[in-house]
Amino acid sequence: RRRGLIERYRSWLPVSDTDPVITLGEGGTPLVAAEALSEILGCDTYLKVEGANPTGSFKDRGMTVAVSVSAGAGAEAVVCASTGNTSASAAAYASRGGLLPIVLLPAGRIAAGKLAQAVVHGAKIVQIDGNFDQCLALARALSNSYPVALVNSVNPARIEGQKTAAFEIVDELGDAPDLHVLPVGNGGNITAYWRGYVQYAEAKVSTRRPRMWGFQAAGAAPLVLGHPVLHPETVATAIRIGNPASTTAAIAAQQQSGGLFEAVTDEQILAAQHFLASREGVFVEPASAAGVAGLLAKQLRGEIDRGQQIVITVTGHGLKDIDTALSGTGAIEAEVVPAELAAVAGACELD
Ligand SMILES: Cc1ncc(COP(=O)(O)O)c(/C=C/C(=O)C(=O)O)c1O
Repeated sequence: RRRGLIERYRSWLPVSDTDPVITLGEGGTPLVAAEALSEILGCDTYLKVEGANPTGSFKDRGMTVAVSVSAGAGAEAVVCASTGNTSASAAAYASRGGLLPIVLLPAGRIAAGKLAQAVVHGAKIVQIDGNFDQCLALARALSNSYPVALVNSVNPARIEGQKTAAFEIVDELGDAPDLHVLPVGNGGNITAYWRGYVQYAEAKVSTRRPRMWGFQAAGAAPLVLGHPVLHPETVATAIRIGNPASTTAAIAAQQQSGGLFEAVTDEQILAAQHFLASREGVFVEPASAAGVAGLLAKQLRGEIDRGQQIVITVTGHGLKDIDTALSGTGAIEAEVVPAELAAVAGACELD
C-alpha cells in the first residue's frame, strides 16, 4: 500500500509515537525530465511536479505533519489564512482527522478550484474584506484567543513536512542539484527546501547543497524590493502576498545558498504556464510557473551557465485555476461544427 510522508521520513520529522498519522498518501511526486527546457538552457533540467499531491499542491507535505501534530496535542479545530492551496489542504487533512477546518480567505481573490475544495471538505469559510496579509494576522489572533491550532507556514510543523521534497529529490537524483528554482510567496517553501538540503548534506546523504533561486510576481515582490508591498497585485493569485510570513528564513536560505530573488511579470508567468503545458505536457497553475518564467528570462539575458543540473518545483496543479487558463484563449468561443467527417477534418485543417 502507498506510504505517506510521516511513515517514509518519520526519523526526520517532529512527530511523536502518540501523534495520530493523518495522511492521504502525499509526497513521492514525479520528478520529470524537462526535455524542452533542458534543450533551451543547455542544462540537465527536472520538474518536481507537486500538483500530483492529493489536494493538488505541495501544501499537503506540511499539512500531514501539522494536522497530525495538532490532533496529537488535542486540537479540535485548525485555522489558516490562505490564498487557496493551504486552505484546500488544511480542509482535506483536518476533515480526514476529524478536526474542524476554519479558513480565512481574501474575498474574491481565490481560484475557484481551491474554493471548491474548501467547500466540499466542509471547512468553515470566512471571506475577509482584505488581502492575504490581513487574513494571516486574523488567523494568528484567532489561534491566540481560542482553542484552534494555527496551521499556516508560521507553524514549524508545516516547514518540517515540506522539507521532505528536498529529501525525495536527493533520494532520486543521488545528490542535490546545482540549482533549485521555485516560486516564492510567503517564503515557507524555499525555507523548507533549504532546510531539507542542509540536513541531508550534514548527514552526508548528499555531497553538496544547491543555490536557491526564488521568483516572485513583479506586482507582489517584497523579497525582491526588500520591503513589504502594501497592495500586492498579480494574476498568480497564489503568490499575491505583500508581507511574507517567512521573510527572515527565506532571505537566510537565499543568502546561505548563494542564491537570489528576482521578479517576473504576469505576462512572463502566463507564457511560462503555456510553455510548460504545450512543450512539456505539464499543466500548472500560474504561480507555479514563476520559476520557469524566471529561468527563461535569465536565459534570454545569458545568465544561465550551461551544464548545470537544475530542479524546478512547480507547486500546484493547473486545474486549480481553470478560469485563468481559459481566459484569452478563445477555446470556448471556437466554432461548433456539424457532426460530419468533412466538417471536422476542415476544422482540424487536415485537408
Ligand atoms: C501554487 C503555489 N505556489 C507557490 C506558493 C508560494 O509558496 P510559499 O513561498 O511557501 O508561500 C503558494 C503559496 C500559497 C499560499 O501561501 C496559500 O495557499 O495560502 C502556492 O499555492
